[in-house]
Amino acid sequence: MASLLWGGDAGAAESERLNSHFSNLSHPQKNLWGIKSTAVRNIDGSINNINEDDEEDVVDLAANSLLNKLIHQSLVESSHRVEVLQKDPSSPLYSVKTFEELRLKEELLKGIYAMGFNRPSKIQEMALPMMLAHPPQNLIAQSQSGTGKTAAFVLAMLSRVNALELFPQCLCLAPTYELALQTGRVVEQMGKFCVDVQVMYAIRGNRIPRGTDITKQIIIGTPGTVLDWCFKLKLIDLTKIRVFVLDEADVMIDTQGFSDHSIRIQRALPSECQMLLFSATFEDSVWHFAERIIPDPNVIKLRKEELTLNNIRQYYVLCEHRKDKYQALCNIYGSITIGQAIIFCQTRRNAKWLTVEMIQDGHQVSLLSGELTVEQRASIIQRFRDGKEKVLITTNVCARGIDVKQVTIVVNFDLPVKQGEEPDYETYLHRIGRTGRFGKKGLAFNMIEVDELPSLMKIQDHFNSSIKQLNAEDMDEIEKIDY
Ligand SMILES: Nc1ncnc2c1ncn2[C@@H]1O[C@H](COP(=O)(O)OP(=O)(O)OP(=O)(O)O)[C@@H](O)[C@H]1O
Repeated sequence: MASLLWGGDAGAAESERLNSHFSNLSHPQKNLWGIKSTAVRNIDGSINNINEDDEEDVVDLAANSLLNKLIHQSLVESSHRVEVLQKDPSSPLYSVKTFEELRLKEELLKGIYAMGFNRPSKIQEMALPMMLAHPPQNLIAQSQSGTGKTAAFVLAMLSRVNALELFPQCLCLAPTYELALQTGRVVEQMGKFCVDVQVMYAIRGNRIPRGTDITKQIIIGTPGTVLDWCFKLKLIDLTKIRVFVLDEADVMIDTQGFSDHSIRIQRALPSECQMLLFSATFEDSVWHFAERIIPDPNVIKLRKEELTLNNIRQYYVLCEHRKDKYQALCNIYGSITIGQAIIFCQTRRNAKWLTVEMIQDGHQVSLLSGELTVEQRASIIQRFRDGKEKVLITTNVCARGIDVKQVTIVVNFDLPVKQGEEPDYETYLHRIGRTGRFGKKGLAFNMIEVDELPSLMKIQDHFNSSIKQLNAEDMDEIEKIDY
């Protein structure tokens, strides 16, 4: 399996996007953490000084998706049943328990086993028979990150490709070029033994002269560039596409212009082309988009594990100021044996300050904030998972989707609030909640100043769960916490 990789300069429009992902190569000017001004290198090499420490980290959907991909090295299990809605309810619905049952090409089966997959994941059990059926069926599938969607559609693309025909046959749209590359890697891994199948990336910067005869069978790209390749440069003949995949639909609709681009591409596909859409979440907006773009779909959904506060004992400590919060944290830290803890701060400035304080006091701490590249974030999370650091200090950039099972203590160094000081209930739940299924006990400490007390009380009422006050100077009381 070979691939033509992206090389060359980024175009002007895309360089903004590239900037947003790579500009995170930040170079603090004085020391590692405690500074105001951060020098950020742009893609063109110029340096910007920015002052963003007081800002909250914005959760970027595409970056989060990429992070999830990087940190999921195995399947995320679910205790829910897969819900299936068939376009033709009278046709038999079957699921498979083994990959052999799918009657795949030998070299594809070898590729799957070489990736260490023994049997289909929950969503794959239902989705693969539909995706590989003859005649091809369209599918909309929703399940959380890490449940095996990418592997499923890659398998569908590889199984439908005719390696002897040297033109684009499968087209996959992804919201960013990094996500496109990740999918491409899965194609390369799974297609390792399909030696004549090749993948090519339609992403800005990969400049192919007009009228070039593309011989690769699988094209993965971002909607804008794919649109150009199809209509302006005439590189892809959409009438010959057999499988069209729209991945990360929720991120796609969040990016301006991408839904329209995708729809324009889809409209030019032949009616017999198989159309597949995947999304990790399924709000109404995603659903409307999915219905517009996928004709006569089968629908598969796998519900996410619900987060609950039931197994979490929650405390709050009333503090006067930041230093006081830190002292309280130290007292707690010194009194109970903490395995691993995550501490959430609302701004980068607070997170940096706390990191410096803790390092100076000799703790093994790492800092995860939005100014790091996604790759750097993934590596910090991995180190933390491996137990190399005991404490992870972070901003909201890490509030969702990052599941470190061995963490049993979460500290809200700052309460999550929305603009206008309204508590951010959802973020609170994501920070400290656990899935009922894993049900491990946990402890949560909220360090609050007096003016935050009303917000805390609202949180308590909202979840109908008690948050007890703790006197952080009373070591005996802290030691009594059963943990
Ligand atoms: N049948 C399987 N058996 C074992 N591992 C699997 C199987 N299918 C996928 N995986 C692995 O599980 C992880 C998540 O799979 P995959 O990336 O396909 O999920 P996803 O739902 O597309 O999530 P994301 O959108 O975050 O990539 C990957 O490391 C993948 O290699």
